[in-house]
Amino acid sequence: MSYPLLERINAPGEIKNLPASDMPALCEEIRQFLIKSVSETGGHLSSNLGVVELTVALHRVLDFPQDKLLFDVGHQCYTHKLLTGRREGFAQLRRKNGISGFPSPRESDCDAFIAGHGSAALSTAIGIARAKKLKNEPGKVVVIVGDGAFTGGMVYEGMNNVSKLNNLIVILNDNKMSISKNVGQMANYLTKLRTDPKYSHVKAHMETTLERIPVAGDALVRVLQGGKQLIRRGIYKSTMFEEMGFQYIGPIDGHDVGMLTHTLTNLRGEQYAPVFLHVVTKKGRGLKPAEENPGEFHAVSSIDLNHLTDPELSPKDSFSSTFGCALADLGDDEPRLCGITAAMKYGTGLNFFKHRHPGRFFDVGMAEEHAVTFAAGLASQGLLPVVAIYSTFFQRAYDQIIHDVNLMQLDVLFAVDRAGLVPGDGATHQGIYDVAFFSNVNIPIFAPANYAELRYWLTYLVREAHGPRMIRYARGGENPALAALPCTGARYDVLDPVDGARVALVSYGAETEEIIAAKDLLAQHGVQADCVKLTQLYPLPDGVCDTLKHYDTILFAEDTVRTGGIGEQLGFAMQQCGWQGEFLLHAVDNSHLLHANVPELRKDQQLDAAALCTDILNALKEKQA
Ligand SMILES: Cc1ncc(C[n+]2csc(CCOP(=O)(O)OP(=O)(O)O)c2C)c(N)n1
Ligand SMILES: CC(=O)[C@@H](O)[C@H](O)COP(=O)(O)O
Ligand SMILES: [Mg+2]
Repeated sequence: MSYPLLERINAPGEIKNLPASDMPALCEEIRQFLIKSVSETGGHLSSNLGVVELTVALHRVLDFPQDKLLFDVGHQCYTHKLLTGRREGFAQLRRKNGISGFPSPRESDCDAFIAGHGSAALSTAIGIARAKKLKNEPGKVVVIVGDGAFTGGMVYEGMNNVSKLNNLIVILNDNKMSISKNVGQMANYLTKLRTDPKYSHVKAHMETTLERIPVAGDALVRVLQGGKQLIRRGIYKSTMFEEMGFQYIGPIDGHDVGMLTHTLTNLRGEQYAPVFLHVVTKKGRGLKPAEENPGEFHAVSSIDLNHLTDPELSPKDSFSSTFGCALADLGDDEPRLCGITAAMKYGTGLNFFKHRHPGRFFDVGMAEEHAVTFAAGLASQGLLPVVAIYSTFFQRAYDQIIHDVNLMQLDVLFAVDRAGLVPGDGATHQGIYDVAFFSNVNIPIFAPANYAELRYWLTYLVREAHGPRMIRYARGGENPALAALPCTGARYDVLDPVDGARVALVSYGAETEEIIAAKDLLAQHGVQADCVKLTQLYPLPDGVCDTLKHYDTILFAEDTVRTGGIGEQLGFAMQQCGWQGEFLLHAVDNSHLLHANVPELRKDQQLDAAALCTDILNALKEKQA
């Protein structure tokens, strides 16, 4: 496939060398490039297809790096990367030596800030805009925020602080979708703005009328501009954005690249207030199955475009779907059980719970803080809420876990999905901190290593446990070696103990796969080792130190951070019980976390079987020396 126009753009600004008449064709080329490339490498697809014209128009108008362009969440930045000289990098998208799937200042000075977690970009943009003002720097700060991201609380904190920043342009990319259909009162409000004929018709008429008033002379211009705004405000109800000090413009067609360019060219001029541009787009535009089912094409692994399976007919084999189905079963005879998601019902598998218990399912939008405290409210009235959120997004709700759930020891079950190392999304999405922050507030933690253990321990945590408790599991499916392990119901297991073994390899969850492989590698070197798999992580299970005391060398491996991790806690406990052996700890060094597949990330982090084996062999060699 050739992209004659796109191939003429190999550096920031080169898009401006093309005539305006080429822009629709350029957008089509970009769209075809994205469909082909992302279907091969995997990545975010429907969100990127929805912002092609908007991003092209922005690049026609803005001057990088003086002007700043930010993306909320950042998963829709692919066109921006294509137009800033990174087309070649797409062959290695989200891979170790390729480009990130999110904005990355390390890749280009046209990427103003990192992104990954939603609802934060407006705050960043306000900070940058304020800094420009303080430094008397020219240039605009433009931030694209999706309607899904607009369900997150930080956006309102930012709007509350926007004051008179007239160098700021906020672009609401309104496509009615979060990952699945957008939810809540904000979504309803935006629907009204999009569809209220009184508003949009009057607005269009008044804009035309007001623009016709002839103006001349500087002072008169300012008076009339102010007058126009007063008339606008008087004649039709202002939006909440105008009430917060923005000039609201829209809703406008987010796929009309000419009109977008014209509008943005005008907005790039001196403004009397921050601008709020409401753009309406179609998520998945240009790929029919993605237009019809944008949620299914939000984040894709490599896909065969000629044989797209019906998303409804292909429930995924994963920890998430196992969790969702098991919770739905538990909900049949536990009427107190409620399922809560923060805009990720499919990602967490709660769609299965919703299907069975729609009245006890809650999607609160991209609002993890609210999700946790909402759960606390439910629990305070005797219900049993299960909050299912990715590990990385639970970071948002750390205070709510402590302040609103833990202090009152409320009956809340935290289901931490995408726990451990996560492929593809890179540094912003790794599930490596939850063990530290849940254990340091004394919340019990369970880490099933396969589906059978997930079902067993989820049942225990729903039916028998009380107070705050947490269960965590990895992205994707169970590893075959771990699927073969029997579910003993024990809180830790010594797997196939070997008589006389003096080395213990200890781990939990998905990382257990590596210590099992390391045991085989050690046996090839004549070293017998036992594998000890923890299922209850916190508090450490009774008896585990007594069991481990019989070994001379213990290696602990976990795909979470070292400080505050279980390895650190176990090492201290072994010291406390008087054990004199050697304790080796392999954990995540979060100073270098790239976008890569799990095997690569584990290798990078010395968490793969070979690294564990080498560490033991070296330790034994030193002992013998
Ligand atoms: C704090 C946080 N919660 C959840 C997510 C997962 N997530 C990524 S994109 C997305 C939906 C974004 O919707 P929107 O902002 O409307 O962008 P669109 O995909 O529609 O362009 C969600 C929930 C996230 N990145 N950050
Ligand atoms: C951008 C974002 O935060 C989500 O789209 C995330 O990438 C989804 O992750 P999974 O693919 O693991 O559901
Ligand atoms: Mg959206």
